[in-house]
Amino acid sequence: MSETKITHVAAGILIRADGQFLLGSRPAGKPYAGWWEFPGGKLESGETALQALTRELQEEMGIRVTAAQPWLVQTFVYPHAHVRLNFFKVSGWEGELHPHEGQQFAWQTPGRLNVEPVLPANTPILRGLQLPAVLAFSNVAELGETAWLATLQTQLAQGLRWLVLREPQLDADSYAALARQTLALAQEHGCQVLLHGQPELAEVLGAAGVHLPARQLMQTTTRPGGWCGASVHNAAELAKAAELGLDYVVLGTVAASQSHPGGATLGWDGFSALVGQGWPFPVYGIGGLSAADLDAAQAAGAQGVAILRAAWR
Ligand SMILES: Nc1nc2c([nH]c(=O)n2[C@H]2C[C@H](O)[C@@H](COP(=O)(O)OP(=O)(O)OP(=O)(O)O)O2)c(=O)[nH]1
Ligand SMILES: [Mg+2]
Repeated sequence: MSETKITHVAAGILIRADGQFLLGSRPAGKPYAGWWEFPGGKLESGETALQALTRELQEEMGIRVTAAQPWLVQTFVYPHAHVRLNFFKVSGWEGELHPHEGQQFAWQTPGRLNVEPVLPANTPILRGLQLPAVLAFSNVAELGETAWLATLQTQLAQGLRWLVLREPQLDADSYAALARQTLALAQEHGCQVLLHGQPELAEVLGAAGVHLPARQLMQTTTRPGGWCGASVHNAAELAKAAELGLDYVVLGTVAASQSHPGGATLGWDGFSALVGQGWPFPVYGIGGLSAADLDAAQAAGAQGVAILRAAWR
């Protein structure tokens, strides 16, 4: 069999200060005409993805990109091409948007699109856009249930919208009881709760989804329904998460933490090298981190930070 030719593409997710992002409709005469996409196009020979992005956005919509961060990388097999898509978050540009190719533009709210259909390769990208910069993990083990539930209420009132309920020290019954209580509080605030490693319980209780520990990830053959993320430590586990089509991963340990003192750490350099391989889901740093590490995390290519102890102070 001949080697498949891969078409490299760069696409830009323009994000406004209010959190809305831009979709454009594909012009007539192209494959998937009329479908919605992120503005962009194919790399020309010798171009980097960022150079192609800058050129395409100038050509297609007349803007000058001033700030763009590489984000997700998705590969997809269409009947017309086998594509590798480099998605950038574009946070700065100059000039008004002009539809130079007769396309339409539509500003969209993550999770609440009002245009369709979107190119099929973009499904994980649209899911990734809904995820927060800071992902909180519960810490009942240390705080005790009463104190943790009280802190949870405060955090919910202050805007906590995503939570992983990870309490491996609890037996199955105690965990299920805690999950019920947590969900009752969280649902009042529209907070998505991911249960730890129990897809059936998540479904029964109506949780948003599940977070898989690395060992369970490696044994999973079918992606659980709803939101699904995992803990990973290396390239093999990242690849497995990609193969299953997960929504996010937490990668660590970045720095020594109280729960894993003296253990092996990746540091931001090791973290950055793994993230830089390009994944179709956001990657959070975990291990000894707090919200104060957000800038360092994002500079290393992370979506943000997963925090345990520091989430409940
Ligand atoms: N621009 C863009 N292309 C995407 C996205 N998602 C996705 O699967 N693709 C696919 C569709 C196409 O097969 C390929 C991009 O090719 P294109 O036709 O837009 O390329 P181009 O702008 O350079 O156009 P042309 O010069 O070939 O006419 O990537 C997306 O969000 N944005
Ligand atoms: Mg294009």
